[in-house]
Amino acid sequence: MRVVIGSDHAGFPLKADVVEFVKSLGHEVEDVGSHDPDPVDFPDIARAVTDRITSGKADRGLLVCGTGVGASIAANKIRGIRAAVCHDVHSAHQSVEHDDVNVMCIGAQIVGAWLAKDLVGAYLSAKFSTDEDFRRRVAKLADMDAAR
Ligand SMILES: O=C(CO)[C@H](O)[C@H](O)[C@H](O)COP(=O)(O)O
Repeated sequence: MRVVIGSDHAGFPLKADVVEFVKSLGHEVEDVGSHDPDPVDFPDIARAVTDRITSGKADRGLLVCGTGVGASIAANKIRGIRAAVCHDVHSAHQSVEHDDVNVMCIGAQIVGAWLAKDLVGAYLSAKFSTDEDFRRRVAKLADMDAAR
């Protein structure tokens, strides 16, 4: 899978662990920054990550900010993006299985590296269910997305 990863300054230290972990799982990784600890606005990084997905250059995205909240708000402004903050393993896989989430956001001020790896592993190994209920609900999300 092609995975695009970005962080702001608050997520920068944790991003390094996430990038290495995703590579160790055998995925292709694109790190769109931040590449140093200087302050950067999370909407700019969210846009860089979501651009790769909406243009078809990446399959899934990961965003790391302080809480994951700002990054998820920003990512969800982009048509075609279904972003969620996931700080528990159940949400990390069910968000994909039921909701076809394509950008998972985590907060470096909330979770440590070990839990982050569990979350990322669960997210990347999950697949969108073929169950018609979940497909119908996500199609309704797409309708809402198209209508805005
Ligand atoms: O968590 C965040 C947004 O939801 C950001 O990563 C920042 O941590 C937060 O906005 C605080 O900003 P600061 O410039 O790091 O004080």
